Amino acid sequence: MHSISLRPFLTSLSLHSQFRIKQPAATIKTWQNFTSQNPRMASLPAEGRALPSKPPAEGKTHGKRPHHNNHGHGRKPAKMRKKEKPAQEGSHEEVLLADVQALLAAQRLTNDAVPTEPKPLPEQWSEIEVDVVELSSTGDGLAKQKGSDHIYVVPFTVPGDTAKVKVYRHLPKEGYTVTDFLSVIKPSPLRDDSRIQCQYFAKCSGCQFQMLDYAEQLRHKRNIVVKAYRNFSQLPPELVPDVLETIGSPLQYGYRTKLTPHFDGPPGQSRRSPKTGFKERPPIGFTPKATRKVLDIEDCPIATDAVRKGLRDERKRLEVEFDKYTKGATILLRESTKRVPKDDTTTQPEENIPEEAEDSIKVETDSYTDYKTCITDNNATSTEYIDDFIFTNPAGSFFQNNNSILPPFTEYIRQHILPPLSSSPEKPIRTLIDAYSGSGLFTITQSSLFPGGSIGIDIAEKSIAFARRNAVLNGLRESQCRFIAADAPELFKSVAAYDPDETVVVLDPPRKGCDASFLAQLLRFAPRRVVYTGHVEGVAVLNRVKDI
Ligand SMILES: C[S@@+](CC[C@H](N)C(=O)[O-])C[C@H]1O[C@@H](n2cnc3c(N)ncnc32)[C@H](O)[C@@H]1O
Repeated sequence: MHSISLRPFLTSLSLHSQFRIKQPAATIKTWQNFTSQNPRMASLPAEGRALPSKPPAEGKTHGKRPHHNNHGHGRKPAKMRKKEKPAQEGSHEEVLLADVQALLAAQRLTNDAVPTEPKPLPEQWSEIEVDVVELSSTGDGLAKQKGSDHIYVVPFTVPGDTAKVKVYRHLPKEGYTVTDFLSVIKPSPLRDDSRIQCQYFAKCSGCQFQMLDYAEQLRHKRNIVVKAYRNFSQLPPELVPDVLETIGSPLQYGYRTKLTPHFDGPPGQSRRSPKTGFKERPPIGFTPKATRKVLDIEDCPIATDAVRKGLRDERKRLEVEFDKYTKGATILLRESTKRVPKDDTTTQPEENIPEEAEDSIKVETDSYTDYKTCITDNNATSTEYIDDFIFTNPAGSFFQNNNSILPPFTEYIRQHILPPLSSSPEKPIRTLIDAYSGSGLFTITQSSLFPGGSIGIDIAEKSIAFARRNAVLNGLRESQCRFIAADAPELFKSVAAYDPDETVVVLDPPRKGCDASFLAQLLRFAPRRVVYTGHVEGVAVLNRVKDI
């Protein structure tokens, strides 16, 4: 058995952990939860960045540029610009920088024989032509100008594209230049723009890969994980586990059960000026790539039909009610399902039709009818089904956004959460700890495998209240499934009686990952197995987490 350390790695999977494990991770499975779009979409509405169409007046600060939080903001006053900080651990910039550095290093190797004079860089705001050579893990194309090895970061492009771009900012220390995509001059063989189903593609910052074949998107996703190990794990290559093929989402469009479009406050309003209100409906949508001004979005084809209808309805409502608002707002659009079984013989079919039927999207199967509606109230309760499991949630709280992938995803975990029988002559695993459990997705869907019971912990009291309710709705007793509302490190007080050799820990932390105190205690507890799910993009099954 090997003893290896997994340094903070898999940045794109939010795996920020310092594990020392006796066996290498068995496998890493990646999931294409988000198809052609970027997970930052919609959930982080204010993540736009400012690129003024012409250079801004000196001293004016423009909004954020999401990909380069310290380097890439819109122009900042000279004083602020001097204080550029290094990319934060786990940040988008750190991932981009690792890819840029790897590409620069590969170029240096091939160019060693023919040293060339570095060419002066093009002026800011100038328009240039570049050839895209690689796709970064951030989804941006990495490109070069003919006759130069300098790297340009170009959104909405794929390897093989020749694109016209506008130079936005040089980052000489990092060795690359950030640009804005203007147009494709010569398309890559990988590109087929007839695949693009959204009229806002390459304007809205949500989706990145609609021009790519889905199989290619899945390969890219796998490569993100491969590179995450290479760039961040600090493992010797022989200890890097196999990264399996990515399992695709059953739906590539029409899958997203939650959107949060937003609108800005009335134009010209500042914090100190009197609240004036809107004179007409403001643009409602998402932040585009190239400016901070909200892009008015009429439709979003990656959302489910119910959510798309919700967007249309909310836009219509705001046509009339815009004057009720004096500042900007974020609108919640969350799908909810009312399921009516077809074999209910106790009532007449028409009695089973729910109130909301008229306003809902009806989905028929052999055994039930689902009536899907869109909730806009954060405090209302949404209902989702995963196979025959039912989950209720506060509509504004976290729940996985791609319902279509949850049946195969939870089934995959069921198939792999326990070690293969042949490899476990030791005690059987009996208990499950679901850290960061939310409303109980893993605690409940995996519960049948754990005769010693499952325990879920989450800091959000509301989610835990719903987790308890969900356990009951799914016919589970407290001895089978219990929940604690607390900070994750508190968990270890409640599981002192658990035998670590008989325990699996599922980790599904928020984007920033597990904190140091949690990880230290996890290492001390040393469960037999850990299943790490990072942003539902990857599942890592690790054996034998042990302290050093
Ligand atoms: C990515 S969600 C996963 C939820 C759940 N596993 C699911 O799939 O529905 C992360 C969860 O971590 C919770 N969380 C964030 N910080 C936490 C902390 N310090 N301790 C415990 N839970 C925390 C959030 O409330 C959220 O429910």
